[in-house]
Amino acid sequence: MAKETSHSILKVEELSIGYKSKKGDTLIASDINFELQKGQLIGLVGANGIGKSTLLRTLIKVQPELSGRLFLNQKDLKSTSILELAKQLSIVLTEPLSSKNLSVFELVSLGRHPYTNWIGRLTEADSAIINKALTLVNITALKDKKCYELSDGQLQKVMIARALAQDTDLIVLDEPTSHLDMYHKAYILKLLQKLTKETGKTILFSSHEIDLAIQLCDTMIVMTKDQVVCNQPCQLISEGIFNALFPKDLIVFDEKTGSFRVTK
Ligand SMILES: Nc1ncnc2c1ncn2[C@@H]1O[C@H](COP(=O)(O)OP(=O)(O)OP(=O)(O)O)[C@@H](O)[C@H]1O
Repeated sequence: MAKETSHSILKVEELSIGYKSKKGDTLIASDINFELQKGQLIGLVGANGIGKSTLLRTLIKVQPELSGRLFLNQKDLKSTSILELAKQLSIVLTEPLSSKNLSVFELVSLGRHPYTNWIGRLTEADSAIINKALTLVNITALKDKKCYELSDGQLQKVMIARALAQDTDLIVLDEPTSHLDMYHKAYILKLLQKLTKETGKTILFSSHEIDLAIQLCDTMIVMTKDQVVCNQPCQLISEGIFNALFPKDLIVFDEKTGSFRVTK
């Protein structure tokens, strides 16, 4: 009999996110339920301070949930060890890079860390995976450059290549388009879309580029002050979800063009 396969990579049930302190819990968002499918590009959007980074940090087990359940590849995240997690999930955060002295190849090779021995010796197979990651992101020509010699756009591609070298089913990026110009914002998100198609990996990213995310994502998670909704962009538009993102005194969402415009 054929083995049953699931297309779910990350499942979130009745999740509440926030911060615990001695004075009590600070709730940021609750009643969060969604299931992300393999091979998809998923954009997480919402206003400043709504809780996107808090949600991402909870999903990647950097901060504990207040309540609820999280499943990565059908396994409860609570019982997934750090090493197991590193083989299933890679992360690209916005913090400035502390190791800019490394060459591009060396930085991308850090992605192999969960698989190498304790001195980090690369096998031929590791090197092949690193070179493939460089090719997929189109930065092979940069491989011997030092990271401090790179522009923000180039550095972002290097960080994406490092995540690809980690060879995980799920890649999570927190605001991969911040600091980039309009062209490079579109370039990076289009690159992420291409990578989902070419590698079958699932890529979840947070962004303020809502218009671009609507055009490029298979699925979007939208955080408003009342709810967290997950659906295809066209469904979210027809449900009027984007209208609830911001106060209407300055910008409104135009359903026909699928983008925001400034009110006259
Ligand atoms: N360590 C912390 N302790 C308590 N509250 C925090 C902590 N970090 C963030 N917050 C609060 O959590 C809320 C959500 O912040 P978060 O950074 O997740 O939002 P965001 O949607 O990612 O914002 P932005 O788009 O501006 O980056 C904010 O009100 C913030 O002040």
